[in-house]
Amino acid sequence: MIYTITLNPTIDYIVNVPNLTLGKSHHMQSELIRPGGKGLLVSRVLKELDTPSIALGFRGGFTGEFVRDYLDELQIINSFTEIAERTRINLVLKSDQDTEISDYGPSASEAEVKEFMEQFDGISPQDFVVLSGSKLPSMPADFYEQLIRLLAEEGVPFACDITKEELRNSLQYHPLVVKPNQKEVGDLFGKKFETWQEVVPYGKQLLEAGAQHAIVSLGGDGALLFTPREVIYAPPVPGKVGNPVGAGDSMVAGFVGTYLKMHDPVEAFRVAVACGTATAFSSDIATASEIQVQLPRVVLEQIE
Ligand SMILES: Nc1ncnc2c1ncn2[C@@H]1O[C@H](COP(=O)(O)OP(=O)(O)OP(=O)(O)O)[C@@H](O)[C@H]1O
Ligand SMILES: O=P(O)(O)OC[C@@]1(O)O[C@H](CO)[C@@H](O)[C@@H]1O
Repeated sequence: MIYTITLNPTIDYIVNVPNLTLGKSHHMQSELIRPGGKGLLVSRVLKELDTPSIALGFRGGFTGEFVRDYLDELQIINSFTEIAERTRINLVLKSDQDTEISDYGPSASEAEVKEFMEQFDGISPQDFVVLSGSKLPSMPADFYEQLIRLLAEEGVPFACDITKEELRNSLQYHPLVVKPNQKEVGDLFGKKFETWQEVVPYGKQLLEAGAQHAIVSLGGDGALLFTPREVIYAPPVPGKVGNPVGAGDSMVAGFVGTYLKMHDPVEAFRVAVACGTATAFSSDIATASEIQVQLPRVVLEQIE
């Protein structure tokens, strides 16, 4: 079974406000209220790819109930550990430029974290774990590493979409794939990239440090895949952008879901790009039919 972990889920409140001007009153043109958090969005896209998963993490308060009810309605198996504090709400203001205002999220007590950890007692090498997004502010800096070490000791394969030191520390445990975006690779190596070409040597370093594969998503510039044999560039598929929040999570779902069936990183990347593109062009998370529309439009160029 694939488990997705969203330690710090959200309710994403995504509002469209044309010509937003700070200090003025506006009416919104449209809104989307949906559970978010990276792992949970991975589970949604896996479902569209006909791949079951179980969504885990922490949830609390009325917002946490909304997360559970929404996932139940989508028939995504979920077993979030209930906490006393309230699940966060993240605001995305879509206008000429998109603006995100993220909450740090709630704290979890030691007993709540223990209850969460107990869910991994029977985990086996036949399972797969996707770890994505921020941790709860109450958690120690090495929480992800502790979790990943536990998985590695049990021989459980995993993928992660985490950042900075957490990403760096995960690499020694050989994740199947890591998926930073261009800025996150820059943050990791203390660089500011002007062009995607400058990212290539640093993508390779993710493999040298232990990752089996790396995808670097480049937003409107496309995506890069690094395997032990090749570097592949997927130029952006042309189209009208709707709501790109979750496009990166869609890539993770596309890669993991396909790789676990076909064991072919290039085909998995093709599906990953189709999923990311379909979500970027959609108003919410891509549906199966939206992904199918994008699949034949994906172009892959081997650059090394
Ligand atoms: N404007 C766009 N045009 C075409 N494709 C896009 C666009 N934006 C995103 N994509 C596709 O989606 C993929 C993932 O996007 P992006 O790099 O923005 O992910 P991200 O930063 O991880 O986003 P998030 O954290 O919201 O999931 C890109 O690699 C690309 O394939
Ligand atoms: O604060 P984190 O956990 O890093 O990211 C949270 C978040 O931005 O990620 C998703 C998009 O990838 C959204 O649903 C959610 O608001």
